[in-house]
Amino acid sequence: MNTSRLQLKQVSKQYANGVKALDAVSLDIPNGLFGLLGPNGAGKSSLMRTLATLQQPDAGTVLFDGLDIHQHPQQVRSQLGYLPQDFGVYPNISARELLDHLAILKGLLNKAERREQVDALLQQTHLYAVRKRAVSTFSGGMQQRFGIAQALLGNPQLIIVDEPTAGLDPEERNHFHDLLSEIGEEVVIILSTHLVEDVYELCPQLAVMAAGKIIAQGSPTQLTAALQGRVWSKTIEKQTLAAYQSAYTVLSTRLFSGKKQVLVLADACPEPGFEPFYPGLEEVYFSVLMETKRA
Ligand SMILES: Nc1ncnc2c1ncn2[C@@H]1O[C@H](COP(=O)(O)OP(=O)(O)OP(=O)(O)O)[C@@H](O)[C@H]1O
Repeated sequence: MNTSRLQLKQVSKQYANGVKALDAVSLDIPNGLFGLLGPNGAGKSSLMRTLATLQQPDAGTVLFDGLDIHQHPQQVRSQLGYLPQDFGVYPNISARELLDHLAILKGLLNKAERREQVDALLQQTHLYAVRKRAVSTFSGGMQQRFGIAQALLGNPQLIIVDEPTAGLDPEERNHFHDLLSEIGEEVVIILSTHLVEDVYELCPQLAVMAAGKIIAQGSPTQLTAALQGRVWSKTIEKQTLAAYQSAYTVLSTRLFSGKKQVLVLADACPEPGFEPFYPGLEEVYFSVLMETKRA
């Protein structure tokens, strides 16, 4: 059930300016939603473009269902749906016409079948009622749903969605999450994001990326379990924060009724007054990023 369909083996990419965007990335990705989490500049878009066969790695291989995607890009593209990070320029034509046009580009040449699929996707993405409106007049959330509709044309087996919720308000983000979770479990969906909530709510498996490397991977439960017993919380006066920051590895701070709650990473209770804190994915994310920076 959990067999890997997409295998990345030691994938590396260095740009002409010397930036090593991908540094020996290896991942095994099964069907379902897979989250790729990382801060800006981590290399997520570089990895997404590589998986979408838009750029070649300098080294390493990517296999989808056993096929080397860079040796057989056409075969992979016919099974691929891609929503890039900057899918932002829309001509002034209606959603239905634009989707129909993109469907032709994707090789859906039979007019009746194409119309059927276009309308079904407009329904699925809750855009059917506005199908005659120009996509350029859509809200950010509607445009991203349109982006998913175009990525789903041709029933792809591999769907790549790069930072789809950036700039969406919480309601639009929820709506978009629902849509992603309804796509189905028999395809691979890779969701790249810098938002822990996106991954936490949606992805049974995830990897964290920083400076071109995979620095953690597993299920949210596995990753949080590994941090169990190492996160400590204390409510302190705001003015003492700097002292805590220099004495301990502070994972995060929150304002709490005018006081600060600090979360500290430590193998044992750092000092009296600290309480054990049950870590979530956010603490996992901050702790692996910190441990990577210190390494
Ligand atoms: N075409 C390019 N030429 C040179 N450097 C690049 C190119 N594309 C990306 N980079 C650099 O590679 C690194 C990784 O960028 P990438 O866009 O893949 O990261 P990211 O995790 O998607 O971040 P963001 O969310 O900010 O896009 C960054 O340092 C970026 O400046």
